[in-house]
Amino acid sequence: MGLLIDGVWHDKWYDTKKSKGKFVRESAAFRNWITADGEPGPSGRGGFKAESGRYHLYVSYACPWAHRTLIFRELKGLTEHISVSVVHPHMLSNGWEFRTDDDSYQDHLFGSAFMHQIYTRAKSDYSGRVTVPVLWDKQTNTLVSNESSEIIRMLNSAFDGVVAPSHDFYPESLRPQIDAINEKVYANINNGVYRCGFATRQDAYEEAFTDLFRALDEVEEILGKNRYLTGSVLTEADWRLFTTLVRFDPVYVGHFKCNLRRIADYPNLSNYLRELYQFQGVAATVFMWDIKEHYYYSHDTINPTRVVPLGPVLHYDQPHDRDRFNL
Ligand SMILES: N[C@@H](CCC(=O)N[C@@H](CS)C(=O)NCC(=O)O)C(=O)O
Repeated sequence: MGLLIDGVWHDKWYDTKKSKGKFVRESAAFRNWITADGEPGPSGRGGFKAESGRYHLYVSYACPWAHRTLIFRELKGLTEHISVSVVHPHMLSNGWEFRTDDDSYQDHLFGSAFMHQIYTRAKSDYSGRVTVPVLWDKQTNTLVSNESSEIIRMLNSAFDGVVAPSHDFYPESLRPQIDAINEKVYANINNGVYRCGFATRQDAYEEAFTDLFRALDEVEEILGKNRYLTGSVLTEADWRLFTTLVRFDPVYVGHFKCNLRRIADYPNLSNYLRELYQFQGVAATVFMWDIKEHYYYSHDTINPTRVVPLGPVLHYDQPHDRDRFNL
């Protein structure tokens, strides 16, 4: 674990001293947008037109933020149009790395050893964390975006002229509701589990823990009334929640001390999780070995022995009851 300072790698864990033991996530630095015509998007510069074969995603199968982008690539029919490289789940002193001796974890574009080399390739004096996902432009050889919430918006609509337009996960009419629930879910659940796990003081952990379970209780209630977070239509808000839920019982309960309840203990959340897991194409984006191996092996301030637990048994492919909303 570390970061780049003026283009040079430094092996350093998160500094929580200045924030009183609280984990504060850094904002992503590369914020350009792929658009249908190459005009600039809501931030950054233009020149990134949606084209088949032009873009590449760097992901970790372990990472919930990267997982969002893999789900959108799959659901929007973009697997033939956007290529992917996957980093190895062990994120150690060099940060995310590739394995030249293992076909599954190669940098297919440059054969790099480390993910930080992709960042310095785009900006030789880059300072900041080296995170996944990364959306790379093979034509201009640069990093388009390293912000998953924006990458999924691009994948949702920018390629409608490249592939046949399909289900819109960010429909105009639901945007206010989607934005509102995203904000809550991000702060208290998606990032909330990290705020629990990376807290270095009891009070910081307890605050994050309280926020997390309050938000999960709220979502449980919503899902008792609606099939999906914003009503009867499946949206990006659901996929953003899904990638945290699928990691919750196998990792966050134990490793991040999010142990008031498991998702399996919530009737609505657990059935909803199963429905999303069983959605066409989604189970194939869930790599449980990478997920468990990454967290338990990489965070040596939390689990210095690197022993990875064998359980729990998961029931994501069991029948769910969510069709009750359509009867
Ligand atoms: N805002 C980013 C966050 C991505 C992120 O933090 N990814 C984690 C992996 S789950 C990472 O690469 N962490 C490495 C680090 O912080 O050094 C996004 O949503 O795309």
